Amino acid sequence: MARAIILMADSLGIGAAPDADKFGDVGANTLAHLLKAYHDETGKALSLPNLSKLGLIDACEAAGGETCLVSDRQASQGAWGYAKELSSGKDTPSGHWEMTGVPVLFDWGYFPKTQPSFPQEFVDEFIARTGIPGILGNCHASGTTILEQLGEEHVKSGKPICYTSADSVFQIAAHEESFGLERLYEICEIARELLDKLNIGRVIARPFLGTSNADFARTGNRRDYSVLPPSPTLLDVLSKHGGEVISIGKIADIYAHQGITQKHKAPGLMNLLEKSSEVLANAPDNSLIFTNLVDFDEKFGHRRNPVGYAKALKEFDDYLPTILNQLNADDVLMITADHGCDPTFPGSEHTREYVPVIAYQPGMQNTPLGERNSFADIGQTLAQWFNLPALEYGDGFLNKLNAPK
Ligand SMILES: O=P(O)(O)O[C@H]1O[C@H](CO)[C@@H](O)[C@H]1O
Ligand SMILES: [Mn+2]
Ligand SMILES: [Mn+2]
Repeated sequence: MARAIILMADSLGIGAAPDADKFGDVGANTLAHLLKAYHDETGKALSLPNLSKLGLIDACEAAGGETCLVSDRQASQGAWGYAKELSSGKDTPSGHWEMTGVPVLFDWGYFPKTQPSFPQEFVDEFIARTGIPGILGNCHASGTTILEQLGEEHVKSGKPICYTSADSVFQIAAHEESFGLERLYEICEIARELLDKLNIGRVIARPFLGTSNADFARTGNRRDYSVLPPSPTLLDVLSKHGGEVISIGKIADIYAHQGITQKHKAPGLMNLLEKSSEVLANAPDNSLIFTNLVDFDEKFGHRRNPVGYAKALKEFDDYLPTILNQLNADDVLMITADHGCDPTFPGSEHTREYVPVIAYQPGMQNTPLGERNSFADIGQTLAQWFNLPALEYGDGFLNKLNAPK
């Protein structure tokens, strides 16, 4: 009865990667720094008994070389290590695709940090194809700050707010009611078509609600339009061999809906965890349940809110026993991340970091996995777990686990 569940903690990096200098990210450490910030602000260490039991804190200290300020720390009983990234970028699709065996070795297209950021030819074509009266923004920005600056003008003018970041993204913010949610999705699809030739990884719909610059807030109706992964991922291989690949949260969007057999969405961290548990209770043999926990990144990492991040991590820790108690002898739980987003670092972008590689089976002993050369080691291990043909990338560590019967 081989099943696997990946809880993908979006942005939970555990120390600057060896190539962090190329990204201006030397010194970043999402987990260690949010723990320190929480300790500084509250005067006490964050209690993480379950994540420490799985080896997360040992992995962070080994990868980042910084002491983690946690309380109720338990001795590790899981397989734990830390992986660096082969992919050229530190974005969400690169991290996810790599952990399923497909590193992104080519360079994405990026928009320059100038204003305007977007090529005029593209803007003209976008306006002509969509019939919108123009665009606002046309710059690098934080998605919440730009709503405070341009939200009212958007509602008055009907011009969507278009912005980007250090990632290969074209984001469109528009008011769900005055502009219309479906209309926003339609113009995103047109942008997606036009931006293929510029090699842009994702177009993202960023709908929001509210009445003034003071209270505009993004809704849960975000939608990502990704290009296709460049070659088949673990998800494609498993589903082709008759397995179930169950997406929870934005996983399906990140993989451009390729190789997915079931999709579930749920708003917010707790709902995503509860949905994962509900799905795990009923998942058949040969199922991969793959959950993206986006709040860590979107609500706290990019927003540079380390204390909020710490509290969310505590909620995750508190919920973990529910999932651990559901695991059968031939189930494996993996916990990892797709990049860092150190909430104490300058700016609001991702940070190039090691990610945790945690694998846990009931009754396991402490099993150090050391430094891994690619996130793809996760995908390769799962290919072994499900008895699939080997993936092109990744060094599997099934020999450190009890293979399913
Ligand atoms: O500031 P917001 O809109 O959250 O943008 C963030 O979200 C994008 C996609 O994850 C990233 O590229 C980052 O810039
Ligand atoms: Mn991410
Ligand atoms: Mn992000």
